Amino acid sequence: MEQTEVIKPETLDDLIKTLHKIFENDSVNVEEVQSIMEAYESNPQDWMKFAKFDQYRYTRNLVDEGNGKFNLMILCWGEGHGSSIHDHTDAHCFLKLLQGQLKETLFEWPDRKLPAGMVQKSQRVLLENQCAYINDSIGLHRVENVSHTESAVSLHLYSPPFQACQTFDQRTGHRNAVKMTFWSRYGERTPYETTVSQENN
Ligand SMILES: N[C@@H](CS(=O)O)C(=O)O
Ligand SMILES: [Fe+2]
Repeated sequence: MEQTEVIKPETLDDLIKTLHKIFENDSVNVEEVQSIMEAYESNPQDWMKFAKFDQYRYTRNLVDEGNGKFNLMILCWGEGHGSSIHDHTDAHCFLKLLQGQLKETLFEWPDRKLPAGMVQKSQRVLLENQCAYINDSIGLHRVENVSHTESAVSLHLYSPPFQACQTFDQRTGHRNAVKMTFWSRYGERTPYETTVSQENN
């Protein structure tokens, strides 16, 4: 599939406009999306209004609904915040660091009785402006802000959008379906949503 040359988006709004264009096609060119997200150089002035933190867990803040083709959101991770091990409901999942660092631990899918618990495949630390990619055929992951002194902010694109995923118990591989909600939408707090769901962390 041809890839249009990567014109560096100067602002988050430019990036969103470019993503809308790229997603007009039905098939997703993973390399193209990853390189355009990586090409955007994070500027807190672009995204501060979406970056809302909670004392106890990471927050998910909706930025754009991608004409129904994708959800773009900003996740805010206080020191020590992390997700459970989870899947991505057969969607493409792009994760770009806007500030700080995140540790990603990749796991195999649990497919048999696991006396020793789920199998860890790899670990990596994602750095500012880096864009990672995962989908269910690559595996499951846990994402954590392991810093004791720095918060982290990440930009996530999911295509197609999804509102639920499965979390997995690392010791047993036992899975639970969880609803995923937003702490805020377009910069406005959504109090009713976050009191209901179990969230993914
Ligand atoms: N996929 C997770 C975030 S992560 O960094 O794995 C979520 O959407 O909440
Ligand atoms: Fe994830």
